[in-house]
Amino acid sequence: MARKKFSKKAKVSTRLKNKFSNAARGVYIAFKEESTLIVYLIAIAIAIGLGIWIKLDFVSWSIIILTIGVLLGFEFLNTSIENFVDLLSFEYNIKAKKIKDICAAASIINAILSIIIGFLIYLPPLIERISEMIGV
Ligand SMILES: Nc1ncnc2c1ncn2[C@@H]1O[C@H](COP(=O)(O)OP(=O)(O)OP(=O)(O)O)[C@@H](O)[C@H]1O
Repeated sequence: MARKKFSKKAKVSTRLKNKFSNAARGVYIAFKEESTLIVYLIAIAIAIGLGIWIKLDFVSWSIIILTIGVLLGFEFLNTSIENFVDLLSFEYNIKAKKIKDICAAASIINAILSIIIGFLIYLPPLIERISEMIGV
């Protein structure tokens, strides 16, 4: 019984390890294929640095982390859908065009909304911090 339990435990840990290694491979492929993700990564690094500098509060960090998650998650899904479409039809296909154009629209809307959230969260404390620095 104890042996069975141990092997079951081992299986769970192997499955978990596989899940992470599959996901890591997915991250690598997505970054290799989708140049937008590199731009997002740079923007995220700047946003985190700026957030630390202006000392964002707990709620603001939570919103920013959620926004980053949605932004990256969606871009990964978008890359995966594009690959799936290419798998189904690499030739010119009006349905493939529609699917990819809708994905592009969703991606742009997601990016624009993230920028708006960024402005709403960063602007007031940023103005305050700069005012403090220049003594206004
Ligand atoms: N098989 C296809 N048939 C018809 N139109 C296509 C097809 N594949 C792509 N397109 C058109 O070309 C556009 C760009 O396609 P592509 O696959 O380069 O998209 P993309 O990968 O979204 O670009 P990016 O890598 O910058 O995100 C699509 O939005 C679509 O309008």
